Amino acid sequence: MEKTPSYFVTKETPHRISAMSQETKLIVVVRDPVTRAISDYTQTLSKTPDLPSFQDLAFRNQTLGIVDMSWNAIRIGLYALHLENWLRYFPLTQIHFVSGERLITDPAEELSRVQDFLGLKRIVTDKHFYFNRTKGFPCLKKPESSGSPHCLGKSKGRTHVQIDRDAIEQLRDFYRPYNVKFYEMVGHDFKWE
Ligand SMILES: Nc1ncnc2c1ncn2[C@@H]1O[C@H](COP(=O)(O)OS(=O)(=O)O)[C@@H](OP(=O)(O)O)[C@H]1O
Repeated sequence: MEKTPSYFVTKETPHRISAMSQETKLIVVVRDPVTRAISDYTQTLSKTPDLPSFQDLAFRNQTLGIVDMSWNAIRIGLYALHLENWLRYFPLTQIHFVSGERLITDPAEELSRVQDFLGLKRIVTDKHFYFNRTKGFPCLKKPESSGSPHCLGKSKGRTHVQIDRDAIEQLRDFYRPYNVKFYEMVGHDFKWE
């Protein structure tokens, strides 16, 4: 499997994929864009420790609440804008949005929806998952490959960098209209507040 958020936000990707096959079914995992941005920053910081602070990157002017939309960690979360580009090439019925939050709290239910979307039998169910307290995330009871329980690696589910409440509120205000537009476009309220 090959997956990256870059596909969703790269302008040329929908055209390229539709040129391969217009029947392609597309799956996009979306989560609260504010948490997503912090997660993105946390991941980059782990590879580049002398990175400027999150606030320095996220705002062009924090006092005035001006967000830097060109910073990738911010730009990726503008889901409505990216979806508009995809809808020029694919009907909404061919795109399935997985809730990143529910993928953690109820992975079996989210995967039922994915299996239904793909027209597959519901083979993956809650029998396949358990909640690993040490990891703090659901893990597979018995993956096909090994037969022993398996959690995702250390780079998935990291403790996020602490960001002050004001910055978070400013980002929530910034994303709200884009989130509302996204909910309207997909006909589902992801309740990111
Ligand atoms: N079961 C399980 N275990 C661990 N992590 C889980 C799980 N399910 C979902 N997640 C969330 O997945 C986030 C990383 O997603 P991705 O690997 O798709 O991100 S990316 O491709 O690197 O952008 C990762 O983000 P962070 O928590 O910010 O690290 C997790 O929140």
